[in-house]
Amino acid sequence: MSREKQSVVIAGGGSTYTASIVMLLIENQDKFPLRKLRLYDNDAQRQEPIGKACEIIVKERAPEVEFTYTTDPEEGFSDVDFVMAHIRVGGLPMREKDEKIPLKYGVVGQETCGPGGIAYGMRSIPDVIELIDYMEKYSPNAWMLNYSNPAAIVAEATRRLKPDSKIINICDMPVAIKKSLADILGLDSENDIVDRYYGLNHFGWWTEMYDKDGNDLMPQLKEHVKKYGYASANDDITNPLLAEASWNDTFVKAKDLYALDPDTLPNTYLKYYYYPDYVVEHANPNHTRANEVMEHREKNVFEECRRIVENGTAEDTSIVPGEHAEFIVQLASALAYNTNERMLLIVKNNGAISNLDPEYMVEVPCIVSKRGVEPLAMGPVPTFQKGLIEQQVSVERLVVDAYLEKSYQKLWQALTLSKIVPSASVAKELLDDLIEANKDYWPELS
Ligand SMILES: NC(=O)c1ccc[n+]([C@@H]2O[C@H](COP(=O)([O-])OP(=O)(O)OC[C@H]3O[C@@H](n4cnc5c(N)ncnc54)[C@H](O)[C@@H]3O)[C@@H](O)[C@H]2O)c1
Ligand SMILES: O=P(O)(O)OC[C@H]1O[C@H](O[C@H]2[C@H](O)[C@@H](O)[C@@H](O)O[C@@H]2CO)[C@H](O)[C@@H](O)[C@@H]1O
Ligand SMILES: [Mn+2]
Repeated sequence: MSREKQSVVIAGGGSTYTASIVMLLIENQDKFPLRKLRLYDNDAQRQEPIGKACEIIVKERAPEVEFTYTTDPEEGFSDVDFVMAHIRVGGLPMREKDEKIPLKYGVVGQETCGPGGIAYGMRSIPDVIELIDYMEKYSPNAWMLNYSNPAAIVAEATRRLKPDSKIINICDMPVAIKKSLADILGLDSENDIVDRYYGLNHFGWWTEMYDKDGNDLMPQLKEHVKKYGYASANDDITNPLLAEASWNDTFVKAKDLYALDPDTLPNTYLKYYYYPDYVVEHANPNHTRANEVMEHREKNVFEECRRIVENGTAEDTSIVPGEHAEFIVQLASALAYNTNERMLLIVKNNGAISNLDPEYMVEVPCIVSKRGVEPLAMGPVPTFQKGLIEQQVSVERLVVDAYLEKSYQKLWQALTLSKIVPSASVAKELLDDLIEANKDYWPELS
């Protein structure tokens, strides 16, 4: 069956993830054929090396695809079927501040959790809304698939500000965890695991995992996770993410998350909420994850793109697509070609978790077709998870309130309510520091 060709724009063209998504798109021309592929960024200098390298990749491997890169919204967003968005407002230097400011107060400093995530959310909201405005102006029938973090806060903001927009907010953490679990079980792919999962973004739990024949995988997985977390039992690391010490630690730490509730398997991000003391003790306040990313992923990607441009060929490139790229392209395929695939997505609850407010933005398995996404019923969550979710979702909603009302009070409440901030007084000191650090990005609060 021949598949209709698609036109895609990657917004945040200068992202460290762009080249791997382009590589995957190009390698999948039989499954997801393209007529046009564009990169869009609001920073020409940042985007240029990635744009030039991708131009070579496309020319060598799929010359029939029309490729361009631009900073002009009209050029970027016209005649588009899919917007794949992954912007980072303020870049990695602002991520560094999100991580280091809380650590000054002995509080977890993290990209999407706690005060760092709140600060990042306040920066991301207007720019993601701007991308939706461009999409709706120039390609009103397009879908936006959004990775831009913090996805939970962005999802709550888009629900409120753009309730009718065709945006789906997504996260690759569950896929990365399932990839490890598939390795552990000896399965070919994370797609061989069918799961039941509930929660918020970076804040959820699996209740069931079974294989395509309906066999229960949980007993074997629980035995493994109890001892090794989500890491491999031996040094035979197949998941490239685990070659990084900080990610390997996070995957091993999953065993302590599991210990707290052996009825479920946890999202790795719960470590920041269950064990904030451990996280702070093991953090270096002068060298955080943002520094590691700048020293490794960012440096490597930009060096490789410059090398491709200098050599004029990508024949021997080290750029490879991973599960991050696979997940977003799988979602686009399901929407374009009506595959009715089951995927974990961030959606309006609408009864999927029966004892939570229908308006909450939750992360649950959904069926994806050309009609959009339909969340599956996960039933009620137990008291432990319900208490945690109600607290965390209230933080996310207060951040959006604070953004919309330009309210100092609401943001102070959000920080105070965050499980990893010890008191209202620490929350206030943190808020005043974060306001100063974000003065070029946040609305003025009063
Ligand atoms: N949801 C997920 O699970 C998931 C997974 C991985 C990465 N991410 C997110 O993807 C994003 C990219 O991460 P990265 O490390 O590659 O960041 P990066 O800083 O390398 O790239 C982000 C790009 O966005 C551009 N940008 C910023 N504001 C923009 C705007 N308003 N319009 C257009 N472009 C804009 C920047 O110029 C930059 O080129 C981040 O938000 C990150 O948190 C999410
Ligand atoms: O610290 P970073 O920038 O390496 O990671 C932060 C992101 O972590 C998760 O994404 C992982 C993903 O799970 C994995 O598959 C692979 O693609 O690496 C990513 C990180 O590099 C998380 O889901 C994202 O929301 C974070 O931004
Ligand atoms: Mn994520």
